[in-house]
Amino acid sequence: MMKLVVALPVRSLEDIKLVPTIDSDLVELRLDYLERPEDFDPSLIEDIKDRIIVTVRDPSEGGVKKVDEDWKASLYKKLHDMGVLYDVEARFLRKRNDIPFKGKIVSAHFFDRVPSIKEVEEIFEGFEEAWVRKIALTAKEGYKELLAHFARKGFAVMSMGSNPIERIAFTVLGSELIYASFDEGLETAPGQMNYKKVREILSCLGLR
Ligand SMILES: O=C1C[C@@](O)(C(=O)O)C[C@@H](O)[C@@H]1O
Repeated sequence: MMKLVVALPVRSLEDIKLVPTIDSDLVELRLDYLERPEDFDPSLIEDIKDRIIVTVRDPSEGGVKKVDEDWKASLYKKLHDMGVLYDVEARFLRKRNDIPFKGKIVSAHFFDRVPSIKEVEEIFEGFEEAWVRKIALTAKEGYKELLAHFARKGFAVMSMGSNPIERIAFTVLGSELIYASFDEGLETAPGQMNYKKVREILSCLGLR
């Protein structure tokens, strides 16, 4: 069942208190927006852990703050032990063999080019036990065909920089997740639509 995800740039630990006010299926906490992501304490999300996705995005894939990779790995292991959903890059998993990914989101982001189907298949090889495999792709020549191919395979797919309405279309094509913004100016990637607008359109389509 497709899920609406609000991507929240966490600029202060106080922002985490917004989660209960957001009417979506999931809220992604983008911890890489914190001045010091290492200040994050997992106990802060104990009461909301069933509604969130924790993401510490690497700057090479659109993240803001660079963090120590051992710290990131240890955080994800702690979250795994807590039963918290997180989003980890396939490339980061490939570099390490100590981060559980079964039942989690494994992602790949392309901001400057459209990869081949073969390249994407190789990136995700071995991560079939993820809850969702996710591709975010810049809207350059060939992006629609590639995203449609993987949407039909059960991936979550999204185009970055094209008309935000396309994300609705990819949901209809089978994308497992649709990412939206919390508010204007708080987008965590180009091409996000405000989540209230997405919710309205999806309900018109009978998808929510
Ligand atoms: O990977 C994704 C998808 C995304 O990049 C998007 O295009 O909406 C937004 C990110 O916050 C999230 O981690």
